[in-house]
Amino acid sequence: MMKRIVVAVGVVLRNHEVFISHRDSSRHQGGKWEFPGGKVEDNESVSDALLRELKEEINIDVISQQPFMVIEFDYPDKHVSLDIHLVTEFAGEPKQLEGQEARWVALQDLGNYEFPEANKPIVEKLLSM
Ligand SMILES: Nc1nc2c([nH]c(=O)n2[C@@H]2O[C@H](COP(=O)(O)OP(=O)(O)OP(=O)(O)O)[C@@H](O)[C@H]2O)c(=O)[nH]1
Ligand SMILES: [Mg+2]
Repeated sequence: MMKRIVVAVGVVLRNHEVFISHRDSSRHQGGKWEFPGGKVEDNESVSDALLRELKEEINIDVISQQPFMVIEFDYPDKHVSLDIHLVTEFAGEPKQLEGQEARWVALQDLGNYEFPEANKPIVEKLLSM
């Protein structure tokens, strides 16, 4: 059976900009840009996973977040369920802690970045805001 994973994803917003990271080419869907986040562990809620992953990956403490959309997507090797949240208030300055390149990007420029295929509807919805 194909692997199925639930992923908590954060769209970190400030002044019409969003914080994105470059995925190492060694990783699944590598070489593309991504929103910070990661797998929801057993016995963990999606919002707990979101808080944990954003602390681990970009060193922020989430203060407020709202559900944005859920995307089910089949990659050839795995099925992902992306549970995406808008992070509109946070403490600390986002900084990539895993050595990847990261940057703030204006929402209207998101179309210039290559994201994993599953992210298409996220980028479209953000561009329409
Ligand atoms: N973080 C993140 N993952 C995404 C995005 N889009 C997308 O398809 N994914 C997929 O979601 C899956 C899980 O994300 P992840 O690799 O960040 O998981 P993780 O932080 O727990 O890391 P790990 O793989 O080292 O355990 C990957 O297969 C990745 O390809 C995105 O925008 N952000
Ligand atoms: Mg991750």
